[in-house]
Order: sequence, then C-alpha cells, then structure tokens
Amino acid sequence: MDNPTGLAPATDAHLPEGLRTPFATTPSTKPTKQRLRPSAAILRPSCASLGLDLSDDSLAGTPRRVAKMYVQEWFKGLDPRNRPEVRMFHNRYNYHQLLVERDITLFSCCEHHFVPIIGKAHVAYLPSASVVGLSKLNRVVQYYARRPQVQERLTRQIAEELKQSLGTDDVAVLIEADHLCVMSRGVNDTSSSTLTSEYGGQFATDHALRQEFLRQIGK
Ligand SMILES: Nc1nc2c(ncn2[C@@H]2O[C@H](COP(=O)(O)OP(=O)(O)OP(=O)(O)O)[C@@H](O)[C@H]2O)c(=O)[nH]1
Ligand SMILES: [Zn+2]
Repeated sequence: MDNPTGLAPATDAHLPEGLRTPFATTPSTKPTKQRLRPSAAILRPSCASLGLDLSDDSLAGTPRRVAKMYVQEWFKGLDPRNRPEVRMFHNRYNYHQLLVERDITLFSCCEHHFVPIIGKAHVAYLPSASVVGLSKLNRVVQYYARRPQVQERLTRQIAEELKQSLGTDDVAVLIEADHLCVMSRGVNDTSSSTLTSEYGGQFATDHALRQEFLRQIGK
C-alpha cells in the first residue's frame, strides 16, 4: 500500500525492508501530554468493558498510566529521536581481538500479546580502526527492544544497527529471553526460554571465533 508519510522511512529507513518494524503512521511530534490522550481514550472503554469501575480512585488513573508507560517507556524505541548516537573512538591501542559485552539487560514487549519479553542480550564484534563506547552497545539493544517485537526481528535489527554504526560486518548478537505470553497464558510454560542469534562477517565463516564467543557468554 502507498504510504508516502509512513513512519518507516523516518524511523527505520536505514534498515533493509524486511527488518523494519511495521509502521503505518508518522511519528507524532506533539508534546507527550497530547500524545497520551488518544492512547488513554482507547484504554478507558477496554477497562470499562471488563466491568471495572473507572470512578474507583485506584482505577481512575489506570488508562492514563498505561498510556504513559507505552509512550514514554515500553515503546520509546518507536520514536526515531531516541535512536542512540553511537560514538566511536580511534583504536590507537590496536586492540583487534574479540570484544564481548554479555548479559545486557533486555526488556521488550511481545507484539502479539503486548506482554513483556524479559531476557539478556550478548553482543560481540571485532574492532578495526575504531572502537565503540561500551554503553552504546546497551543503548542500541534498548532502542530496538523498546518496541512491540518478535525476538527474531529484534535480534537482526540490533545486529544490522551495530554493523552500520561500527562499520564492520564482524558482529555477533545472541538473545536469550522469556516470553510472558508463553509463561503466563496459553501454554503456561514457565521453564522454556528462547534463544536467537545473528552472526555477521567473520562470525559467520569462522567456526572457532563463533565458538569462542559462545564460550565467553557461557554457552
Ligand atoms: N516466532 C515468534 N513467535 C512469537 C514470539 N512471541 C510470541 N510468539 C508467538 O506468536 C504466536 C501467536 O499465535 P496465535 O495463534 O495467533 O496466538 P494465540 O492464539 O494467543 O497462541 P497461543 O500462545 O498458542 O495461545 C504464538 O505462538 C506465540 O507464542 C516471538 O518473538 N517470535
Ligand atoms: Zn506473545
């Protein structure tokens, strides 16, 4: 469908089409207060249809609280203005071995059920002329996690962003996560978890390098 003002070009234009989060509208530039109003307005009848009394002092603020949580926290990665700037430093110390940042806290949200995905991301790369500021790896993970997601897309979006920002294909991403939609409803399985990975450049071709990455993250 023709979508000349679609959010995707603004938000995920740097990603290959299949990796873009499916957007239908442009990101709102209105102040947060005004952006909360329509979301809260939708949540109010949903609560009411469950038979809840929205005049109760505990429940009265719930639609607005949930709207605020979506816009300002859970889905802040839908706003391209929150895309982190990945700062690089000259690799004057000539560090060219594997760099692994493991156990990065990951909070995301299942796009099928709007319940949390909770887990850890492990990322690695082989530095060349530049090295990345470590916290930027966490920020990239957070930016893509804070959207409605499926784990496969999340994994590949992070890998693609790192490849572009770090200027190398030698990037590995592994995510292990628990899906509340599997744990708390449906099949109600609290013991299974989901692992996804993406290996670029030398990680795709060099078995020993991949094994070293897996060893360093305890796999
Ligand atoms: N591939 C993939 N599937 C996911 C992810 N998160 C949730 N799902 C699955 O998405 C599917 C949605 O299937 P549906 O049959 O439409 O939904 P449902 O009736 O609620 O499915 P059940 O969970 O089996 O009750 C479910 O099988 C979920 O487990 C994810 O990150 N990746
Ligand atoms: Zn789900």
